[in-house]
Amino acid sequence: MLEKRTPIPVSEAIEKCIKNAKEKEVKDINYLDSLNYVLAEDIIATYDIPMFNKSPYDGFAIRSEASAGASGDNRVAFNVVDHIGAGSVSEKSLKNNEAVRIMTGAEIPAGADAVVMLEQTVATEDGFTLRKPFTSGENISFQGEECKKGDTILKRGTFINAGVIAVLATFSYATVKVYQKPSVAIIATGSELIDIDEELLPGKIRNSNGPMIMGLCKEMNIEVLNYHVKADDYETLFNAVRNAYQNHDIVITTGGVSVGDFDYMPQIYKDLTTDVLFNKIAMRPGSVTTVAVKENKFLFGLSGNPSACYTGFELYTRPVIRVMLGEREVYPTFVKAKLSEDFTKANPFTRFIRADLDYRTMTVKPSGFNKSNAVIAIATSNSMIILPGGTRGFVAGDTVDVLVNRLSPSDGVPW
Ligand SMILES: Nc1nc2c(c(=O)[nH]1)N[C@H]1C(S)=C(S)[C@@H](COP(=O)(O)OP(=O)(O)OC[C@H]3O[C@@H](n4cnc5c(N)ncnc54)[C@H](O)[C@@H]3O)O[C@H]1N2
Ligand code: MOO
Ligand SMILES: [Mg+2]
Repeated sequence: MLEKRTPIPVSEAIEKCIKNAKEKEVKDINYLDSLNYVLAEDIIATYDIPMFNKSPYDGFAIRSEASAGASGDNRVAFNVVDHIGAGSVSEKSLKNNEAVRIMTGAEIPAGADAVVMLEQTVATEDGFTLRKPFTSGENISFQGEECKKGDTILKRGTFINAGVIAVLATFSYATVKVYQKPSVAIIATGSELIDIDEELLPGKIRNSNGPMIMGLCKEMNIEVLNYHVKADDYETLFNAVRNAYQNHDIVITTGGVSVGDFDYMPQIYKDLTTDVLFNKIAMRPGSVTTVAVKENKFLFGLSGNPSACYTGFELYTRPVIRVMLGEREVYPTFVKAKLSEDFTKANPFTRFIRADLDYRTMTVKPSGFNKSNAVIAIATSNSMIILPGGTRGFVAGDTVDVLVNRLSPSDGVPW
């Protein structure tokens, strides 16, 4: 008997996925290898930054009171009593009109409370003269002005970018705690599928979903084990999915999730897990996307149609991977943009359209032929237009929500 599937809203399906996912275990990692992981500990300042009062310029450290009354007609002279570069510390303690020649980054000597830039001075035999008074603290980078020892600098859950690596280096976190990455398996199902190097016989098509999913995971720096293509046969598929599910945190299958006679995935998911979160979503494409979970191990039954497969990954798989990676913010990036073309089809379900977002003008249009079985428009897209269910066509100039995948580089400098 044909089981009736009840569609749930996209937002509810995303929430169900996120709610059922947990971050992976914590491990220690060398800070240089931690890029693209997520911090599993707060990073605490181990000292003040700057660590000492320092000069932000190449010039002279002076006592500001000695510069009082200086002007163009009344240049005040200073004697240079020491000369230090960054990394050296002066032993001198300044008195009256004494100055220390100092370089950017060097510690302010005792007695000094201002720095004169080299360009503001005129050299003399013993030192220099200047033509303006300085205030106490002028041109000094103060100890602790960026942060104080004990401050929480970065919170657990922060994605590790190159700036985070710089912070880890600054505070000598040679090893750092991160969340382990989930391991992912991909199985492309379908008796019609052949791999890239096999002969294209009548009725057969190339497996493009498997390599696409591998690419999407690699973009996230996630390793994927490729189980290649599997024919539509219950035993073959059940064994392949069970085997992958035993060995991976996430198993992604593509195809075989609809109501065809050879669509075995819904049954296999039921047989393998305790909780099928949903098997029908009020969206196009990808309405038959099926997700099941058991103890933080996920099965993503993505649709066989390439555009549906892609959309399912972006909406459901990517956020779950982000939760497992330990990220705090896991939802896709949404922006508003104006349609630059009409889109006249009605939208009984929420519609996702592979799209080209021009972020300079915040206008957006479909990135090509956009049916569920389209593959090229994925390649030419950087975003997806979202048209809410229950709406009729949209016209150029209408404001729409857009899910941003990747912004392209620009063709110039804007200033
Ligand atoms: N009676 C109904 N038929 C269909 C419905 C429905 O609601 N009632 N939904 C349609 C929709 S919408 C979609 S989407 C598809 C979903 O089908 P499956 O997820 O079961 O996928 P398959 O049947 O295996 O394949 C669909 C399509 O995609 C091609 N395909 C499959 N795998 C790959 C791959 N790895 N690389 C490239 N292309 C692939 C496959 O050859 C088919 O053409 O069901 C509709 N039918
Ligand atoms: O799942 Mo289908 O792609 O909704 O058109
Ligand atoms: Mg099918």
